Parts: sequence; structure tokens; C-alpha cells
Amino acid sequence: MMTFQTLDDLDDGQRVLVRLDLNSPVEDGEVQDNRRFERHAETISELVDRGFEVAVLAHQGRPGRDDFVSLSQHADILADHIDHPVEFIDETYGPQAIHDIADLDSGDVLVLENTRMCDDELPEEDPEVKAQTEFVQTLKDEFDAYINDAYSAAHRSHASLVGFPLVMDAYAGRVMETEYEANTAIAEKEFDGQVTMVVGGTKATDVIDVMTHLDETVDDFLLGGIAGELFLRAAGRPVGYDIDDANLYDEQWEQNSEKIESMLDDHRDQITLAVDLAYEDENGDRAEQAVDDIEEKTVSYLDVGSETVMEYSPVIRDSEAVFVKGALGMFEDERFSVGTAGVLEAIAETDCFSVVGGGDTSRAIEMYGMEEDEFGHVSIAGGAYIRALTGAELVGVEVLQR
Ligand SMILES: Nc1ncnc2c1ncn2[C@@H]1O[C@H](COP(=O)(O)OP(=O)(O)O)[C@@H](O)[C@H]1O
Ligand SMILES: O=C(OP(=O)(O)O)[C@H](O)COP(=O)(O)O
Repeated sequence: MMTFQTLDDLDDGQRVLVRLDLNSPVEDGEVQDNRRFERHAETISELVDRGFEVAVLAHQGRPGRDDFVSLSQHADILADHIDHPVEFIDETYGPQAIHDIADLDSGDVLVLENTRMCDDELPEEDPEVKAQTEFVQTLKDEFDAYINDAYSAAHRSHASLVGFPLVMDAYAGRVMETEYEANTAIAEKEFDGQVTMVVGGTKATDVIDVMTHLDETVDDFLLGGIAGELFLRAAGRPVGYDIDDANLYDEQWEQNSEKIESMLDDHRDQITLAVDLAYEDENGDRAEQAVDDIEEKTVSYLDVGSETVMEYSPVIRDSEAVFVKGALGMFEDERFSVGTAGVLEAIAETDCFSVVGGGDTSRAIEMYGMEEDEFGHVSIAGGAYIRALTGAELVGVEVLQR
């Protein structure tokens, strides 16, 4: 296991730049509270109690999507969690931000604007390139140390995650420490029985990439969500296409179709696809359709169907370990929660070892009346945790070791 400096190695009362992952679901412009705030609040409260002057970096959403919003609401939600004032400035490293950082006193917390609103943050480039950006070079001299607590974003080679550790004294926050230890230990576990992975969600590119590296660890992939529909499309079904303005399927299809087709060619017996899907009918109700009966691309499918849940549940019951990455449907709307809630309930009812990951997906646990302790580990990381399962080091963790 790698080692990095932690908050135990840092003297109290310094001025610190702290990278959190507060990336959250946004519904009608409103940022939804979730586990990420609760977990990061522990790190921030410790820093406040120890008299640090704290500036927070975080991202929200992706440019061009509805969830790409300012961090002003995040500052208020964080304040509620730590029961302490949190200021917000609508700049990340502009003159007003630098002024407000200089004004910080012991115990103050200031949230800087969404890092992805800076040109230097994206795209993914080598840490050495990111370290030379104006963003990193401007902020580095304003602080005594950099703390990365964003394990769940540590698979991205973005400036706020990989640039600062190359040019500043760098430490892991408490969430980084605990998630890294838990997920590394899980990746090293060996299972005698069946290992199952439930794969869904919207970030098909992340999961398909990882699936190709887990084909020796995972016996059965149970698919749903956008990823599942792309597999159905590769299998010749008329689903997994953008049929309205949302760009969820076609771009990810372009990026992944060859990988999906070769997964289906080489590992068909390890991949279980939905046998029915659910959509919103003309009355606004949930309707289900057998995949075999779908002839045209006319509706958006928002969940797997009940028959699919009945097929997936016994596989889960027979498993020694189950890993979940991504929801099987748009569970935030109760009508389309059948797939996600159904597989989570099946996992909760068995005594298999289980991990549920992802900022969005893990919300379904409490939304549908389950308890966190019914699962082996509930990670606030999605893409980062499944990448860790492959045994690969995450770039944002690697740079903390230098
Ligand atoms: N068929 C679908 N259509 C639209 N959204 C979906 C569908 N299936 C799943 N989702 C969405 O996927 C999201 C979770 O996926 P993702 O962001 O990839 O995972 P996480 O953040 O948990 O790692 C949920 O918010 C859910 O609404
Ligand atoms: O929410 C995140 O990842 P996840 O959805 O895989 O848990 C991270 O904040 C990374 O965000 P990104 O996938 O837009 O780079």
C-alpha cells in the first residue's frame, strides 16, 4: 500500500488549500445534500477546530450539462453540516478570491468557485502540465499546504487534483485516507465464490473501461442504466439512442462501441442484460416492455423492468461478493426506482460482502428505506472505487506520494 502525509503530519493553524469532492445531484437548479457533504464535513471540522485558515476547491457537474452550476449552494450546505459559517466567493483564483484568501483568519472557511469554470482545470493532462497552469501557479503561493480529500475524483488528471501536489507541500485529508484504505483493502480481497458487479448509471465510459479490466475478477456483470442500454444496442436492439435533446447515449456509443462489441464477443457468458425496460407512458405512468418486443426507437427507457429484477435477484443471492456502480434507472423518480431499489434490497437481504459506490447511487439506500450497515462498504466514490478494484493506482493519489 502507498503512503502519504496526512493531517497528523501537519502543524495546526496554517493557511491551507483543501480539495473536496462536493459534486452533487442537481434537481431543477437545486443542489441536493448527500453523503459527500457529511463525510467531508469531518475533515473541515477538524481543520476549523485546529485553527487552520481554510480555502476549499471543488467541482460541480460538467460544462454543458444541467448540473454545471456555481458552488454558492454548496457553501451553505457545508455550513449546515459543520455548524460553522462558510463564506463563498464567485471566483476561483481571480483578484477578489486572492483578496479574500489573504483576509482569512484562524477557523475561517472560504469556498472558491467551481474549478471547472476555469479553463485550466480541464481537460485531463499530465500532472507536470497541470502544475504549470496559471490556476495552480497563482494559488500555490497563497497557502502553506495543499490537502486533497477528494478520493472520489482522484481518477481525473485535472489541475486542482494533480497540479498542486507537484509544487506544494501536500497531504491527504481524512476522507482520502479512509476511502483509500478501504478501497485498497477491498481490491486485495480474494473471494472463493461468485463475484457479481451491478453496472449502471450515466457514466458509461467510466464503467465500460473498467469492465474490460475486471473480466478475471468478476464472474457476472448485471447491466442497467445507460451502460446497459448501450450493451443492448450493441446486441442489435433499438434502444440506447438519444431520442430527445439529452446527450446521454450517442456520444458515449461513439467512444465505446468497439469495446462493447468485443466484450460481447469475448465475454458474453459473463454479461447479463435486461430482459425488459420501463418508460413513461402517455398518462405519465410507468409502463414496461419486454426487450424482445421493442421494434422502434420511440421512447426513452428510464429503468430496467420488474422481470429483469426477478432475474438479477437470485444471481445476487448466490454471490459471495457484489459490487454496485451506478443506478439501474432514474431512481430519484419513484416510478423508475424498481431496478435500483430492487437490487439494493436483494443485496441487503443476503449476507454477501457488498460495496455500493457513487455519489448518486449511494443516495438510493436511504431514499428507499435501507440502512448503510446493511452493506459491507458504502463509498462516496463511484468511478474512482471501481478503478481501484482493478488494482490500478489513481493519479490523484499517486501525486500525493511524490
Ligand atoms: N435509463 C436512465 N436514464 C437516465 N438516467 C439514468 C438511467 N439509469 C440511471 N440513471 C441515472 O444514473 C445516475 C447515477 O449514475 P452515475 O452518475 O453514473 O453514478 P454515480 O454518481 O452513483 O457514480 C442516477 O442519478 C440515475 O438517475
Ligand atoms: O462524481 C464523481 O464521480 P462518480 O459519479 O463516478 O462518483 C466525481 O466527482 C468525478 O466527476 P466526473 O465524473 O464528472 O469527473
